[in-house]
Amino acid sequence: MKNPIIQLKGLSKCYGSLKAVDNLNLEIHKGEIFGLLGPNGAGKTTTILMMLGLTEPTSGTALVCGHNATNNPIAVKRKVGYMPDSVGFYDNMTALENLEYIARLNGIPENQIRSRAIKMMEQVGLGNEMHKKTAAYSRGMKQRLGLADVLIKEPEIIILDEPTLGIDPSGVKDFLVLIRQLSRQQGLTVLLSSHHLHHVQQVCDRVGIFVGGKLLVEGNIHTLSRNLFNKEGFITTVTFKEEISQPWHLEPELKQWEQVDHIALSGKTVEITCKQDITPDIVRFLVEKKYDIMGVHKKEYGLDDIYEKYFENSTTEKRSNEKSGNFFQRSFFKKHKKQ
Ligand SMILES: Nc1ncnc2c1ncn2[C@@H]1O[C@H](COP(=O)(O)OP(=O)(O)OP(=O)(O)O)[C@@H](O)[C@H]1O
Repeated sequence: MKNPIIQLKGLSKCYGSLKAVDNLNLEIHKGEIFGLLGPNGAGKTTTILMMLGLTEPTSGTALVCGHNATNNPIAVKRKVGYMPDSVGFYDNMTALENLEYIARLNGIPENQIRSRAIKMMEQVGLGNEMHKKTAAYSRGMKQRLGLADVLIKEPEIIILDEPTLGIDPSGVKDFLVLIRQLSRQQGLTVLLSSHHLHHVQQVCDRVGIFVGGKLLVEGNIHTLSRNLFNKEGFITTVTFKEEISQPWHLEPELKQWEQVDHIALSGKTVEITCKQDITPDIVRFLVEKKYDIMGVHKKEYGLDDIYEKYFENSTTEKRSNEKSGNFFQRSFFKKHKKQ
């Protein structure tokens, strides 16, 4: 088993009587893209700050690249790049000049600064825009430049806080592809904190869901969904060309199948809930019975469903602010709509 590049052991942080982070145990391996998820106040930022050695844990340890972040924050800082949700630049300087300035602050030798900065600008897709003043940069371009700022010191880990906030959909897609490329090509470990579940789902190998300072669950989306929704069964929906007349004469026969739990009819569609995924058997059966099939859909559970499921049992207060307003409005709306 490989050694984890980040190892959090019994990590807790209290502010007075508030447990912002509560006995967190987590291991992240080299080259992984890990998503930190959770509502406002769940403890994500506090965890990140402890990993960076910027705030001291009340108890427990954060080992990052083999260094104790509390005792040796400087060593950690050399290996970890942190991109906050909003990155500031000197507007009157070009993007390249801004990056060279950051390179200098990071102690990169003077004779390497220019070549490294240019290489980095090309890597983040700003090769043709590097001589533009950052005042003329869009939000998406600024995020890319922020990434270049973080990468210029050649870190082993990058931590990105809400990296896709305020970028348009095509910009988000390009940015996430870039993150994935960097991680896969260079073995870069990425920790990404976000409220945008679809973005996280697109790019992360594993996610951790935080609520009220506790890590409720961690794993890859496929495993989480299988563990959570196994008992709900596998749902196959078939749409026919013609409306099904009720009672449906095939229903008694299908109900005899050992794997079939439930059948629901509506207009031209039939929804069959099974213990296992037997979609091919269902389709074969219906074709043999001379039904014209227009569509077959197998229900897949995504991160939205997983997240919402955890919230069903959570007493965490749902607050809405500018940063996560969209997510909570969506989550809250969906839940109330169901009732
Ligand atoms: N310096 C501080 N003093 C007192 N309480 C704090 C301090 N920093 C954070 N907290 C509290 O600790 C809890 C966790 O906050 P934290 O910022 O880690 O959450 P978060 O998950 O990052 O939230 P967000 O998504 O809004 O960034 C919150 O209740 C917050 O109010």
